[in-house]
Amino acid sequence: MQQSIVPDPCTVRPVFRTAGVGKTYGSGPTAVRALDGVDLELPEGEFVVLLGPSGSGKSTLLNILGGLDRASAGRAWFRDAELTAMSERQLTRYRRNHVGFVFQFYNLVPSLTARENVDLVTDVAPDPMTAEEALTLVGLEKRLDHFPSQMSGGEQQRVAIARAIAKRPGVLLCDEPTGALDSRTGTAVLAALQDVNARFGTTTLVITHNAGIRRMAHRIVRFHDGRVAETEVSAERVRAEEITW
Ligand SMILES: Nc1ncnc2c1ncn2[C@@H]1O[C@H](COP(=O)(O)OP(=O)(O)OP(=O)(O)O)[C@@H](O)[C@H]1O
Repeated sequence: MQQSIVPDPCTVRPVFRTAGVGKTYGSGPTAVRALDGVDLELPEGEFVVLLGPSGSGKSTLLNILGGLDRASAGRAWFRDAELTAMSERQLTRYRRNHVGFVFQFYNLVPSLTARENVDLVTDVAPDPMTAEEALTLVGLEKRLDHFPSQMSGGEQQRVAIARAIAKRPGVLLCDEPTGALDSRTGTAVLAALQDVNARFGTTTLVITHNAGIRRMAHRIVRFHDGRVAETEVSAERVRAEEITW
């Protein structure tokens, strides 16, 4: 068991806060209400796992918090900045300076090496790590000049994590990061995420259908029908290596 290092939530300012966030796609009889009044407060530095049935709104909320999509109702903040009041230009700057994204499919450029894939992002960031540093953090220091096709799925996902953390984001938003991986390669990916969270205090949100991953979390947020059905704060966490699926 890993001792929980999460500070008292009462004394830590939230990194994300939402008040009555709603999202409706489309209009009229075909409208889909993806989120319906989400109130949430997530303290800085936590590893948060978002669980819930398919279609319950997890990705929609993650995309709103990451500035990729806009709420249709309610308000959302990143630290003291109101995301729901930002212009497109401000949202772009917010994403570029503060948010690292990791998706199920790694979205690497096949014709670029691991190092070059990471450099794509660091070129536009204000205070980036070097690609070597970021790739070393995820255990890929021997793979700097390999192309995606020369790496396993888990290694490619770790390149994607290196790319996401190289700009030293305040938050890391991960949508099904192990969704395409088997247990062994998925574990290395989870270990990399856990390590970054512990080492840099990067608030990390992970959407998953693997309920076992909740054992790594400081906080578990369960969605149901576009709402937060339950939030649970975990007293004890396990290391990624102890999780199998
Ligand atoms: N661009 C879109 N246009 C129309 N409906 C959408 C769009 N994106 C999401 N939805 C709908 O919004 C609802 C919530 O979707 P969302 O992807 O947030 O759920 P989820 O909990 O992440 O699901 P999953 O676990 O399957 O990824 C679903 O009914 C989905 O079909």
